[in-house]
Amino acid sequence: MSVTLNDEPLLNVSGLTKYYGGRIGCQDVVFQLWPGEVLAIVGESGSGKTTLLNCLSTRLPPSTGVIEYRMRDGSMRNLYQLSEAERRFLMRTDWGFVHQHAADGLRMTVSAGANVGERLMAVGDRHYGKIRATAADWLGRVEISEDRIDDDPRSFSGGMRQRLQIARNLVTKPRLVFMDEPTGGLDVSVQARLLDLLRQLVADMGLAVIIVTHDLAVARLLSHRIMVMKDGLVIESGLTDQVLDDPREPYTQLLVSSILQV
Ligand SMILES: Nc1ncnc2c1ncn2[C@@H]1O[C@H](COP(=O)(O)OP(=O)(O)OP(=O)(O)O)[C@@H](O)[C@H]1O
Repeated sequence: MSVTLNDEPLLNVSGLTKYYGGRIGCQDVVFQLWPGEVLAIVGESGSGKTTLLNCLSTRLPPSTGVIEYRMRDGSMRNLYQLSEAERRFLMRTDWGFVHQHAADGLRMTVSAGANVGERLMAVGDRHYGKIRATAADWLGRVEISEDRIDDDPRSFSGGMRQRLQIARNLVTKPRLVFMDEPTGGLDVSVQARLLDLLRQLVADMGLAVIIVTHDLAVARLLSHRIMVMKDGLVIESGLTDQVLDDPREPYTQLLVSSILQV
């Protein structure tokens, strides 16, 4: 997989640490993310993946450390020094967050079209006809038949709900999308189709993505770079193919050999 690197990072993370009381969530995480780059965070349950993702996406304030983000105007801003209005604006426009459980990222009692259209209204679109047409177009892009536009997601299958959540997140053309086990809990055949779709959309739109997964096959398919976590620490990182084909750390070797027969 190739990635076009701009010469400025999108995200600059240094010394990121989160404690829960005396327990370590994640510790001293350092990395940069470039525009259009897909980074997978992998590791066993309890290794700190979700903690890190939540800190990065401003859902969970870190104990120490700095996360800087390159805003659309080019300025580099410390995420935890943004005003609440700035942070919300970022989350509604420039960022997406795809939850493992679609119900956490969708409004289950409003129509599929409204789920997508709502994000457009949040960025200032007011023209009903245009919003509906864009929503219909996005339903098509995530392979949901247009005649389901007025149905609410409660009547959708798990895979359809997840695709709708993706449409809702991508309709505003974000620059950075966080994903938390986006294919978790789905049937294997549904997972494969969803992964394929995600890979295409991410490449077409040139999205930067930070994806948490315990599934190395997902990381292999989607990501350019990978960070392996254990007990809250990043113990190995590098290009995905390099790390998975030739893991340096015994722990990564074990993960590769036990979780995924590559
Ligand atoms: N709200 C919390 N309060 C206290 N400890 C927590 C809390 N959330 C996570 N932890 C602890 O922080 C560590 C990292 O947990 P985290 O959920 O980030 O791991 P994970 O890799 O995402 O696991 P999983 O794949 O099971 O979601 C674990 O030791 C966990 O018990």
